[in-house]
Amino acid sequence: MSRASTISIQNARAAMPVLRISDLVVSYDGMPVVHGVDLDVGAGEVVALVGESGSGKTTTAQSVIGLLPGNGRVESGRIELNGEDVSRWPDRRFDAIRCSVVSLIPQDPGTSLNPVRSIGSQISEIFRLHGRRDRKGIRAEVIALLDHVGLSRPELRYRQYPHELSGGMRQRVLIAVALALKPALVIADEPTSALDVTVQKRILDLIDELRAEYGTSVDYTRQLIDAIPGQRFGIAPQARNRA
Ligand SMILES: Nc1ncnc2c1ncn2[C@@H]1O[C@H](COP(=O)(O)OP(=O)(O)OP(=O)(O)O)[C@@H](O)[C@H]1O
Repeated sequence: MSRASTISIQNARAAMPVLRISDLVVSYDGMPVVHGVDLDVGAGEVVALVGESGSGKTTTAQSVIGLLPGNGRVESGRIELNGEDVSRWPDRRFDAIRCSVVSLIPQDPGTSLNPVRSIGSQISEIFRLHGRRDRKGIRAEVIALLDHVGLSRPELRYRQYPHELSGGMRQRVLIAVALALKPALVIADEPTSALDVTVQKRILDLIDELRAEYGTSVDYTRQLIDAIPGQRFGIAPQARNRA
């Protein structure tokens, strides 16, 4: 593992990984904050990235999906998605693979949706950005997707705006966004930390059910403290010991 980072990785090297990170160093304004991370995620596998606050979990995730802030830079190492090294790709090049190969379920459903666009139009756009043109077909698929992530009355949800949904419902919408194009890898960046505890388990169960159904790999990031009771994340033994 890394020299200074406190991120913990649970898994062994996979034979045919969907994601392979090797000796990754990422900096902000020239200051390294991720120090040599190695990580594999195999097809259909769930991997937890565990570490203290500020240890670089989100930065690692952002590097994989090409969403590092402007002052962030991959200094060295490799990030291979389905065998292709994307670590030096400019952000624009990621547009072709975001959602279709790798997608992100963000931390805060409150700020991750556009408040002035309906739920239906936000999800439909993903299909359009990836070349689909049949409006009716897209609409039907989006409604089926909303139903699939457990939202009641999906036709109504299609027309509604984010402020008309609860936090848990908005997170289900973001899961629908992340899974719309059946990507090989979904990165879930503390996907339940902004939700109240009664909703958290239902959302985690939903992600796991959909992972099993779609055969998608999931890479969770999780704060060490949150992960203590979280055997379901497959916490690395050393992380449990430290906890
Ligand atoms: N845009 C930025 N500019 C400068 N430094 C940043 C920026 N974003 C993050 N950092 C710094 O990079 C380090 C890693 O942050 P990161 O958000 O990746 O950690 P994390 O492990 O995801 O933390 P948390 O669990 O609290 O979300 C921290 O020291 C943070 O202050």
